[in-house]
Amino acid sequence: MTIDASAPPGYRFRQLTADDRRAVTQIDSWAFPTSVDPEEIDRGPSPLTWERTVGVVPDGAATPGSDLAAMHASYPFTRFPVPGGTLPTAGLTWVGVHPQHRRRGIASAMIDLHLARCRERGEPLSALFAAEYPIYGRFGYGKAADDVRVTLRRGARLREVPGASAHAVRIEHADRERHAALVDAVHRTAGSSPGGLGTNRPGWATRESPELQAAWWHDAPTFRSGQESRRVVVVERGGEPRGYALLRRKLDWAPTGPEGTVSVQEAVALDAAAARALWGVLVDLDLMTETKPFILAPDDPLLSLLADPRAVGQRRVDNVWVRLVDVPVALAGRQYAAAVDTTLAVRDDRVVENDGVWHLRAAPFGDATCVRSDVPPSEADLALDVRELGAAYLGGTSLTGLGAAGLVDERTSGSLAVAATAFGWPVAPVCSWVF
Ligand SMILES: CC(=O)SCCNC(=O)CCNC(=O)[C@H](O)C(C)(C)COP(=O)(O)OP(=O)(O)OC[C@H]1O[C@@H](n2cnc3c(N)ncnc32)[C@H](O)[C@@H]1OP(=O)(O)O
Repeated sequence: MTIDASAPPGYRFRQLTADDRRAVTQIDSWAFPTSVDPEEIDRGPSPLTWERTVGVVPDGAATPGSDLAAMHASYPFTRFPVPGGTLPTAGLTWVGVHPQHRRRGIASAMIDLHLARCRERGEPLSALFAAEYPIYGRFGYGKAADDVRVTLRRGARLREVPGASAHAVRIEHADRERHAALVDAVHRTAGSSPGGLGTNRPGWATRESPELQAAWWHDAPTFRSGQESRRVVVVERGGEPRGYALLRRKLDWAPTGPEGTVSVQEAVALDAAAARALWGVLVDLDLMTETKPFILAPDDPLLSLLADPRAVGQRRVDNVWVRLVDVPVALAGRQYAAAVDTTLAVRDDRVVENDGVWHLRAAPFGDATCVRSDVPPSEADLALDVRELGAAYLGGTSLTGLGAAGLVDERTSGSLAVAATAFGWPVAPVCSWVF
């Protein structure tokens, strides 16, 4: 893989390897302050895929690599779920610049290198979780999904679902050898056919690489913030796992009695009865007063099963962001929820190959094609920035909503409503874990 993008004056890029682990921990804790001892961090597995990890070194650094000014990396998602399919996607991550070197264009140069490498590797998409909301729009990433955060009181009432009580429940220490295959299988099935619908959930990335797997199951006491070690709840029917939750409890004592919190890292169920069985356990653990799921899809069954959804204080938070790195491959690589035959004038000032007019044609839930069009940009049906295309790409952000905000320009009357319907998707996009 080449590094031909240029770093800002006074800096150069450096491909990092496993030997740079210490320098990576140091620059990462400059960017993301932590009280955890670097040696403790380095004792655990790194989630990084080293050939996708690049440092920035100041000119004149004593030992190249030991004195990083910045770094970034990406996770390999070979099967990132997009509406009706999967595409190779680079999960941009660990973007960090030392505070002394910030606002000199280092992050911008790193993103340009990242996008160039995505194209070299044939990855038409990049996705990320944004540390701060305002950072990534300028680089062509659009907020493509939301998730919902709630706090459930002990005993929160849930509607009944036939068959829920037929599940057996196991509550155990979470253990990679014992539970990884089960967790991965249920997670994958839930993403490819949520609720048995047969229509996939866009954005539902799996922890594909061995490095991500190792890091996911690492459970060192230093990282627990006073909580217990990780536990798993498995609900089974007929001896088959139908759902799981990974969680930690923390018990505090108030003068009035116990005040425990259940932090649910990930809860996944394959159908409504399994979801009801799982959440029934999670909201009724002894000595616990509240249960906090981490990430819920906006259409997670829990939100419909709650007798009083208002009582759980719902908050919507940005989830996955998406950047189209190769517009025609990305647009032809997903399905559409309605027939569409339209021209899109796309503006992209970072990846010039994307800039121009594209002719998109698709049958409902079928094949799509996207080719460059001779139509001048001023005569395309719709005009938008690549950032807005990224926002709409997974089907979770309405093109009409973006149009109402003046971010999509409808030049052929009626074309926006048709495109917005086609770009939508029956299942809300979400990623169940932060990468
Ligand atoms: C996918 C992920 O990894 S998310 C993690 C992102 N990392 C962090 O939040 C860690 C702490 N922050 C940092 O390390 C750095 O401040 C970074 C990476 C956010 C930015 O790095 P820099 O090298 O300072 O960015 P750079 O100089 O290229 O700035 C480019 C532009 O983005 C803007 N920008 C940079 N950071 C921010 C921010 N946090 N909020 C708003 N605007 C920002 C700059 O003002 C600049 O704008 P301009 O072009 O109009 O002048």
